[in-house]
Amino acid sequence: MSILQLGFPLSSSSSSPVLLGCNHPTLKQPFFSVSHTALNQFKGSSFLARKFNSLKYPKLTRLRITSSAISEESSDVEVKEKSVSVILLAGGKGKRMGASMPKQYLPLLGQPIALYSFYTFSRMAEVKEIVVVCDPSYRDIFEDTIHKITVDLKFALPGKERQDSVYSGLQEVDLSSELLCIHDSARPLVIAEDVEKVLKDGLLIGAAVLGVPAKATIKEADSKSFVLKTLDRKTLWEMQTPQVIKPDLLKKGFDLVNRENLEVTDDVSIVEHLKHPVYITEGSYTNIKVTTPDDLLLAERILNTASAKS
Ligand SMILES: C[C@](O)(CO)[C@H](O)COP(=O)(O)OP(=O)(O)OC[C@H]1O[C@@H](n2ccc(N)nc2=O)[C@H](O)[C@@H]1O
Repeated sequence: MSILQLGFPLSSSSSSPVLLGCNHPTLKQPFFSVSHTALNQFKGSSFLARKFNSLKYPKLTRLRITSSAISEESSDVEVKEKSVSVILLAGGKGKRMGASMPKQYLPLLGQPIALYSFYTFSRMAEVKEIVVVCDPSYRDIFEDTIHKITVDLKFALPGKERQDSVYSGLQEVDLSSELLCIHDSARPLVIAEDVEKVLKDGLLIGAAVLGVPAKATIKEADSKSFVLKTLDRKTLWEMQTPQVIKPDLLKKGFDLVNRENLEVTDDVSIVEHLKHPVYITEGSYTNIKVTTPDDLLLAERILNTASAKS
């Protein structure tokens, strides 16, 4: 799980919320919406922009940010058909699951976990190709679907760490793709509606990630488990996948990360190192990452509940 903290600039000359570490000169307007009892009735982004600029900084710190403000702008954005390359990460060993095979191939209601999101992406008009990063011994799981899908299927070898697998997948991607959509196959329950939203935001901003506001109180601790400080929950988001990035931006980010030997646990962090803005598209709490056996039970429950409703 990655948690991202948002912050506000301390300067009184600007009251727009920003991503920590991001200072992109071309983004002059705030690109987050704000839910606040006093502001809830005003959803228009230009109104909000003016309102932001007239507010004093201390008031802003009490606002809960939700990531739908660019929805007006991103609703005008059209992600073209067959313009997206998906990098589906299925190269991990899944040691925390304690199973005899990597967790992404365990059956979830009778189907390998990795095939859930694979089918979700394969049905989307925007998707041109899926590059599956996996050990060659598991390729047949995906190859067996070939008569059911209309996207190109490619494979890449996994690397030691997740970021190495992303880099490996990047080498196989069609260079004409407008967007890369990187997804953990261990997140089987992602829904197409959320993918559509994050693709649009990614096209508009250059990099976007699905996330949900943190529900728990999160504390920072030292190596001996003593609390150093309590983080401000209003600014904390739990990161999910897909993470959507323009190919050139990811390539530039990898140049920097590889040159400086930086470790990252998610993909947009690579872009954050370039100081390029990253937008958080509000997703769904049900897009869980299956990591331990209890997650598998929860995923089954979510699927059963969804099928009972439909
Ligand atoms: C990106 C986030 O989902 C955002 O919360 C997390 O930070 C990912 O955290 P993580 O500990 O790397 O999660 P894991 O479940 O171990 O791995 C995520 C996905 O990457 C794949 N994976 C992992 C390691 C590796 N060398 N190659 C891979 O392809 C796994 O198969 C899995 O589908």
